[in-house]
Amino acid sequence: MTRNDEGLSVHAVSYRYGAKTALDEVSFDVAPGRFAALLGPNGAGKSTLFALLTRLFTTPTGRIRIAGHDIARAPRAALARMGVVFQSPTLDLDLTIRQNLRYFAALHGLSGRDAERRIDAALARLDIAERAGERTRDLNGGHRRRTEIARALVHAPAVLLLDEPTVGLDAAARASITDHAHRLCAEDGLTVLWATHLTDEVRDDDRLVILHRGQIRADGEAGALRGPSGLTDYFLAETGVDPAVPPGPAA
Ligand SMILES: Nc1ncnc2c1ncn2[C@@H]1O[C@H](COP(=O)(O)OP(=O)(O)OP(=O)(O)O)[C@@H](O)[C@H]1O
Repeated sequence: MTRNDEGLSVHAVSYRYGAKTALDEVSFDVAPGRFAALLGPNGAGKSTLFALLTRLFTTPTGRIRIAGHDIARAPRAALARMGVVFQSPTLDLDLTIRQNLRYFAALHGLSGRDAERRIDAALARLDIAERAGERTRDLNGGHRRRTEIARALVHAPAVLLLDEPTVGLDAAARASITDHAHRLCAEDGLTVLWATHLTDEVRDDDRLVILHRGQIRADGEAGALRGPSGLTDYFLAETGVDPAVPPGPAA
């Protein structure tokens, strides 16, 4: 195994906001090419963990490795191998889909034919190639999210992080985005970390990491962990929190 085949590794990571402990000795690994769901109720610490994974915050303790690169010791190499879709949308709504991706490509030092080739491939991957010339303001929420995922792929990351990417989407758009992310693992070998508070976004063969009050409560294959009672009951038993009800078709 080469260093770049290491996927994602989080080891003994803690973080405090003043007296409030948001993460307490969090450790888990995601093997290359695996889809891992990071499931936790509101306030579990998911966004704090994402801030540490993307180096918005630096952790005073523990170690994070992205595709074999330690994020504290080799931040540029680690960030170059990482694609991120943040919880709050970050598209420029006055630009077209292609312009948004082109701008991002330029930030990564990509331009000209190489950039256009990568952009075309990313748009095709998310099934939005035919809409590349449309202003993102005119897209629905699902297509905006797909645009953000395509943008996160332009620099060919090994690890893709998505922080509650389906928030605010209707059921059909949620299913489509979840399916696209799984295909990126199965067909392209990406390592995906998918933060959610919705149990129905987790599939039986996903790796499941349950985070609650800053601590890992469960870690394993979702189907094996949940047993016959189903993931919703399992989650309730592990956390004491009723999982959020997903939005219906009219949401
Ligand atoms: N700036 C802050 N100052 C103090 N406490 C904070 C701050 N940001 C988050 N927290 C607390 O840290 C804990 C973890 O928050 P975090 O936002 O990481 O959780 P989360 O799982 O992402 O929840 P959500 O889904 O609501 O975003 C919570 O108890 C939260 O209240």
